[in-house]
Amino acid sequence: MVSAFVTGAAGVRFGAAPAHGAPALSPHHADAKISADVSPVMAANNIERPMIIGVAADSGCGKSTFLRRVSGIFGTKVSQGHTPQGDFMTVICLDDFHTQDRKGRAAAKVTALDPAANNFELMYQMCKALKEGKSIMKPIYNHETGEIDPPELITPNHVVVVEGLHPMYDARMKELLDFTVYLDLSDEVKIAWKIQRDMAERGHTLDNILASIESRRPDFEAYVDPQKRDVDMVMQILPTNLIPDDTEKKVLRVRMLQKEETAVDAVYLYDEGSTIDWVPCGKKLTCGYPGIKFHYGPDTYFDNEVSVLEVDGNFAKLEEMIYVETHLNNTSTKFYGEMTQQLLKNPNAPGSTNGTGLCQVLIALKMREMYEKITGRKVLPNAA
Ligand SMILES: Nc1ncnc2c1ncn2[C@@H]1O[C@H](COP(=O)(O)OP(=O)(O)OP(=O)(O)O)[C@@H](O)[C@H]1O
Ligand SMILES: O=C(CO)[C@H](O)[C@H](O)COP(=O)(O)O
Repeated sequence: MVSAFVTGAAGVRFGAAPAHGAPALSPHHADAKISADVSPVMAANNIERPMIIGVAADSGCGKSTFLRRVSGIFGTKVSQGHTPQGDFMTVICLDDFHTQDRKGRAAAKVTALDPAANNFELMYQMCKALKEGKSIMKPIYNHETGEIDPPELITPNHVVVVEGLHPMYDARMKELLDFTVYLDLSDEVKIAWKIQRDMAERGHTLDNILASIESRRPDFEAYVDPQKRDVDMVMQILPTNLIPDDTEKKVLRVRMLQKEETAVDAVYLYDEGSTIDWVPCGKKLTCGYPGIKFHYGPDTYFDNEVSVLEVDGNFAKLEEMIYVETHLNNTSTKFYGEMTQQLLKNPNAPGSTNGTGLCQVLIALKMREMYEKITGRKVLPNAA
């Protein structure tokens, strides 16, 4: 049940044009609403305090793939509608806050990455409302038609993930977020993933894809990429160092950076704070070509002290990940083998056999630990 909705909470007119002087907003932004009262869903679902997580990356960098892994760890089944809403977790795509449809952006010559093409006021008001336990009627950006559709109802949830191009761009938005993650793909890997998806699933030509990446680059570098400088965790996905002049970009080197200041302890290999290179291939870990190499150690990332866990190469047998798990500490698992079990649950998910899958699981486990810290509640391990 939805109680009274108000438009323009805190005196904000959602339909007003953004300060940057970009063209007028879609009328559907003026239709956006925030409930005046705390939603009855809060009591009905025993939600004490919604946790808001921000996941930022460029388009096609694996946000949805990663968040499917997070849903698995939180043991939430999510609906298949525009916005995945589950019994525990909701995933809001921030593209829904684009101010104009595709044609409008083309006419105004702005990319979707330009802050002027996004309604940060509405984004902030709506995330704040969800954190306060209020329901919202949020606009929808329809990627199939390129149009902005009428608003949909989103109710608060135990965990609300906001994913997209700019979750941490706006200072007030960033302040609302309880945990922040940035997926940082090198150009080579980004191009390889985008080509594979956009040609297979979206009917784009190779030239199209390369032109789109180039045209987005200045705004990506100006507005999206800088968000990585101060987040709780970064997953860097790079070409392997194990194959000289690798052209296929199928073997990946993945670095998980965890800010030391974060409320949850950093994962470490063997000995906390040491610098360690580990080549585990041998009797306990089967390695095909080109092998596997781990690195762990402290580092500085922009202004933050971080610890880095790096995995280069592919795992041949997922069940042997228990050997790797034995040597990792502070993983936030609830029982010995949980990390391996999570990997085995989705053996065919993209990245399962390399560092991306491993780091997806480790970051998701940190999110769960953060949820438990914030709420004082326990989440049962999801063995399903
Ligand atoms: N770890 C991975 N290893 C290999 N391929 C991957 C990995 N993660 C994602 N991909 C592939 O990259 C493509 C983009 O992934 P995904 O849809 O998750 O990205 P996204 O950031 O949600 O994209 P968008 O914002 O454009 O919707 C997909 O084809 C997916 O299969
Ligand atoms: O960056 C993007 C997604 O994160 C999209 O490019 C943006 O949402 C605009 O959509 P479209 O390209 O379908 O017009």
